[in-house]
Amino acid sequence: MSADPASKPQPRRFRPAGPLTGRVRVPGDKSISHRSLMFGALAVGETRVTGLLEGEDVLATAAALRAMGASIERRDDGAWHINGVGVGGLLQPDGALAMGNSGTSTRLLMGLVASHGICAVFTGDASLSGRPMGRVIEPLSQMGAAFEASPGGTLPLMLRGAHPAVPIEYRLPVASAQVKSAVLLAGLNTAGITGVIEPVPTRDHTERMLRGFGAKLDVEERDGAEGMERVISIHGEADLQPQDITVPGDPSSAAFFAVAASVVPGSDLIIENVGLNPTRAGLFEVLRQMGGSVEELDRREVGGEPVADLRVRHAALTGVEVDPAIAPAMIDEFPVLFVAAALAQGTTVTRGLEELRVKESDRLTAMADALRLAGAQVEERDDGLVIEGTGGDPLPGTSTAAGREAEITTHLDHRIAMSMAVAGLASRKGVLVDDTRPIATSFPNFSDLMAQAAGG
Ligand SMILES: O=C(O)C1=C[C@@H](OP(=O)(O)O)[C@@H](O)[C@H](O)C1
Ligand SMILES: C=C(OP(=O)(O)O)C(=O)O
Repeated sequence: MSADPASKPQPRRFRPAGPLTGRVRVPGDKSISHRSLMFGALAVGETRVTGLLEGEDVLATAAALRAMGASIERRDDGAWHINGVGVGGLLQPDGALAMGNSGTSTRLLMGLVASHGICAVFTGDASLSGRPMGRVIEPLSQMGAAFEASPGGTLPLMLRGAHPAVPIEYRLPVASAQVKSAVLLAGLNTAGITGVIEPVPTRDHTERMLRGFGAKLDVEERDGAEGMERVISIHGEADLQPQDITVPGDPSSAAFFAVAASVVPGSDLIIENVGLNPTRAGLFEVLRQMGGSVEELDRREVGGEPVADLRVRHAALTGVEVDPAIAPAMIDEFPVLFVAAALAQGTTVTRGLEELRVKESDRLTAMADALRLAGAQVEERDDGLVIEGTGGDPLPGTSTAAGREAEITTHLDHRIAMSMAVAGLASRKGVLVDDTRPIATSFPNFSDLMAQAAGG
């Protein structure tokens, strides 16, 4: 969280609530917002973005791009205007680039800097400074960039970009859209063709949007050792054309409302304008497999992405075995899925989720601890959680032990805070969360919207 480190933690008790009803509109997609600013900053001319997520992570991206020469301003009507420097035109920043809590800002911007002849220092908060950057240092070094990182390949680090950089073909060792994007973005300013082989599909916003900005990008699907793999090739020294972008609502933010409406009896909620790119929509699919009532209304296209309004009604959920193949399409939604599982009938088993251990927190341990504190039955395994649900009864909630109320530790992780807020709505005594400040990284108006939907 990039909020003033001197500010105090803001604990909050999330209390049991009445049904969620009416309509809510969640803020813009975080992944698309970061990319809108970055690609706008590399286009020559003015890009206009409406619906940009104004969360701390995206604002960290904006500040870094300004420090490297782009002009980025928000007008009174809420639209963002970006005047780019052109591919190859990023300037040497004067000071360190402060990335706050944001893995996406850090890894994608490292990709951009890697093929420019400039040097940048990246810093982050305590959470981000513990996250692995070796996964981008490795391919970007192959392209010629030089690094001085903290031991273990973490922030703070210094990156000296290479110009000219060397095109590579890189097979992703982890299913990560951030690593894929870092290499493709470095490829933008590299003569020749830079390729990424993706054995498991991950979110494809970089590919869709780079094409939209006029880059030449090819995607080939072929049989690979682990099944169908994708080879994504970017033709370097691209010219990007400025665009008008409308950012759809973030499915990762909608997920909290979809689970809340599913588990709070009597709920019937419409969540408007939700992005449903198939590489992102896994949670809604799993909720349906559990017996959830998630209906798509008015399916349409916004900014080149499929979008619909979701009508979510309370339903009796049943535990499921979640297919690990769907994990990349709901990677940020597992914390809140675990809450749904804790309230379902029977057992939910999740596997193949090692990546959750290197997010803003170790989300397997953080959620196992948090849900147990709220009274759920959870077994933590190396690669997932096994959760025995209550069968629809509310969770007990956090309680006073030995004169002191147990509180959930969020570990500077917005998704832990919001997931346990949802658990609080479906609990008997409420759930006390130690710090709600991290929520501002991705969903600044979360609490207000939740209060609105739950009738105050
Ligand atoms: O590319 C992106 O915008 C993101 C990719 C995912 O990270 P990984 O690539 O590390 O899986 C996701 O968890 C993150 O919230 C956003
Ligand atoms: C993992 C996340 O973001 P990032 O990697 O950008 O910090 C997230 O938003 O859940």
